[in-house]
Amino acid sequence: MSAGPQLLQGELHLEGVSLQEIAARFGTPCYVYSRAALTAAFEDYRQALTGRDALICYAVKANANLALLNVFARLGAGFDIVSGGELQRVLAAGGDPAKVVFSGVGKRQDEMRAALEAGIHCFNVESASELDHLNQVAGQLGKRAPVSLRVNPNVDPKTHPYISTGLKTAKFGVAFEDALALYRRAAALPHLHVQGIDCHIGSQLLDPAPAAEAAEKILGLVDTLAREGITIAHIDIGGGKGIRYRDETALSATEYLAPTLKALAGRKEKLLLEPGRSLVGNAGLLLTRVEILKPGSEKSFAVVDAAMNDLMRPALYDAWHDIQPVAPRAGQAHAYEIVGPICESGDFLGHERELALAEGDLLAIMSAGAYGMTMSSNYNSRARAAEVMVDQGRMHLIRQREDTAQLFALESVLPH
Ligand SMILES: Cc1ncc(COP(=O)(O)O)c(C=O)c1O
Ligand SMILES: N[C@@H](CCCC[NH3+])C(=O)O
Repeated sequence: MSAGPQLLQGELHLEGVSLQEIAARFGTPCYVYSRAALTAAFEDYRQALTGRDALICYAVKANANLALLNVFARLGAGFDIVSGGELQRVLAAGGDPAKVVFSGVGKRQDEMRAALEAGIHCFNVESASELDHLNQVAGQLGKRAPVSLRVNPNVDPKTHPYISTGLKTAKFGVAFEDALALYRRAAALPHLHVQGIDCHIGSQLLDPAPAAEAAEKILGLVDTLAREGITIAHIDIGGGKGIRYRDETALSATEYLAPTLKALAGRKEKLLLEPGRSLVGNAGLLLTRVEILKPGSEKSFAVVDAAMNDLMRPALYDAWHDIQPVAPRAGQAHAYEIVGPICESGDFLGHERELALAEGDLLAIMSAGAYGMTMSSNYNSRARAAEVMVDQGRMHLIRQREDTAQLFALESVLPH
């Protein structure tokens, strides 16, 4: 079975399940994910890593729904987390804490404590101060914290500047030139245990060369550390592999990782990866309904019931998501601005899309499985969308649509 949506009897279906039926049952806007597509993406990585001692740590920030985390946990995945909240999600979804790595530039001490108590695999430390904080917290608990340093190899990942993270100017990680001194410091601290090395140079990477270049630089550092008696047990090469949104040529994991694995050939260290987008991005779509058609002499608008609060990638990065009618209709196509109802000119989901539309039509906003729901908000007091997963011809509600009472349930007015 194909992992992506398919037209059956003139209507889009996902894993054989009708998107019209999902909308009729759960309403719109609604995120819909395919378990088969999630599994296929994970297996693509597993195949690329055949014969290697490797751990795929899914980057939870891409999509943190419990059902999705549980699908990956059942496949044996580890997890890359960036907050105490993500740790709790992974544990609630049945993830193994011993396969968790904790990234992020601003870990709080209570988050460090929770992760140490859970027994995670490693902290990806991003500053000198963090080494000291972690040493202190681990000492209080009578533990030794496993650490990697996230090193910036200063390689240009050739992607959108907002999602480029491994340059010298980034807030992330430590400068390559400072890494040796910081490793010496980590090795000397009594409550830390140097475990690995980490890097993550950016996201939506379509060219495999920068990742391989980063790996080579990291290996040089690993060898220098070994000469100093600092043993690195694992090399974490981060995430970043790009997907197809429009007309990009997205490589398979085998193709994307080939130059990196070549650079790592013959190495004894365990390999860790932190893919996010490439595991979930193409496995999900956002279903939305056309509320209002607003023709104009300059521009024609299709106002839909999803908005930038549901999917902010277009507003934030000017990102392209393909938009397909769920039941394509015959008739004259027009160039529509596909916009949401939010009071921001930047509230768009697509510009100049040639579509034949009528009010009430359903649209599927494609490749929305990654950084869609996780970046959603309640802006304009809009309740967050429902989430559904299809599996073997059945639909499962995996997150209820928020109701309006939930929007202000945590708020209170001043006393009289
Ligand atoms: C530290 C870290 N690891 C992994 C990822 C996942 O990246 P991607 O979704 O591009 O695979 C990110 C996000 O860019 C990240 O910041
Ligand atoms: N949120 C971004 C990616 C950022 C990656 C997080 N480190 C996106 O939608 O493309």
